[in-house]
Amino acid sequence: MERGGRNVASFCLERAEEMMCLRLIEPLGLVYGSIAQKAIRQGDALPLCGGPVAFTFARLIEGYQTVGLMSAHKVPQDWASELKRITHSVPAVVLPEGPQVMGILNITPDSFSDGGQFGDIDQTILKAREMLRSGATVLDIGGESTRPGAAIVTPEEEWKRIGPVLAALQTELPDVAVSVDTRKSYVMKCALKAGARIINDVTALAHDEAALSFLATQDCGVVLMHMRGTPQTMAQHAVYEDVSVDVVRELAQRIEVAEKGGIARHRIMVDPGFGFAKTFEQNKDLLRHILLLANLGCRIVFGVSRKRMIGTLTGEEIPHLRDAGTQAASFPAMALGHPILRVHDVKGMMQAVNVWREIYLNGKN
Ligand SMILES: Nc1nc2c(c(=O)[nH]1)N=C(COP(=O)(O)OP(=O)(O)O)CN2
Ligand SMILES: Nc1ccc(C(=O)O)cc1
Repeated sequence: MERGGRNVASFCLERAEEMMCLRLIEPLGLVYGSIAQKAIRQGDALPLCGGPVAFTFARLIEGYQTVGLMSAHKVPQDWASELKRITHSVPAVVLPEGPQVMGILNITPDSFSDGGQFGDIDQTILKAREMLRSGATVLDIGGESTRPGAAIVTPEEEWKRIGPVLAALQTELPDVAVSVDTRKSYVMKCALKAGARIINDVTALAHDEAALSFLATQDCGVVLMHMRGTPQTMAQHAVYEDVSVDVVRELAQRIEVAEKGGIARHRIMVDPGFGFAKTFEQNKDLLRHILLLANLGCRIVFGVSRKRMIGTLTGEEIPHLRDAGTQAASFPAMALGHPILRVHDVKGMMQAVNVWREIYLNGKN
């Protein structure tokens, strides 16, 4: 009953615990650029998600308890597998490496910030061109608002909104990577057939049971976003023991379901789902501990653009005037290796990314 010197039962328990992320490491004390390289060489820092940023401190979490706070190089040997998860690089999934900006194109009458543009394909293509010119490397097209309390849209209606835009994009901008924001297998099928490369599901494939088996037969990227309940009911599910720990563990469960269902890990990206089944305080808490997501070993999609939390943080009532707040709130995610920043204002976010990159990564000392 021994396996690698260990009892099979204890091996299975460890494996189950590992998959459920019962033990987590929060990387702290970040260092950047050439200092990060030197600190790693000296053994004083470890690469975060394969680098280029490194961390010098670590908080060890078991269950909900902090069981250690120490220098990164002092993390005990029996935490080696958790340490490996946060230091290894993550699969790029379809897109270029490094921080990428994903432009939001909502083809809906009722999206909270950019709704009301559906029907005007020329306008949408102009907007897409502008986003690409500004530096977006992927566009996320949505045909159903998932804001709290949004109206439900049938799959056919949703595809009627998205289809013509996707077709026009394929004709006019054939090289652009397109992601389709949908939780419905019918729309996923139509979208992949029409050339989409990524499916972005805000329910992490929990809404439509045909979605997982269908995506298992494809080779597109898949974004698993965290939420609870539905856009109509999510507010009542915003109860957590520790929101960032719970979000990481619930995403770990969705990754496991996806992998068991046949979607290889190298196709999966994850997203903590800001504003979905989270209160203002929980959104802030999640942002403060965003680096915990490194425990999932997947590329992160990060979406705070113009959301209510930015409105509450800044006192700005009007969503399209929340871009500066959006950029500031996106900074903590930049260290996560190759984050994908999902935003309405691509130009502004690209400026923020370029400033961050130049200050933190390209310095000589
Ligand atoms: N992966 C991911 N997908 C999302 C996310 C998000 O944070 N991450 N936020 C959304 C809400 O923003 P949007 O501007 O699309 O608003 P709407 O739901 O009103 O259309 C919709 N889709
Ligand atoms: N779909 C969503 C749209 C907006 C928000 C938010 O503003 O928090 C959350 C979800």
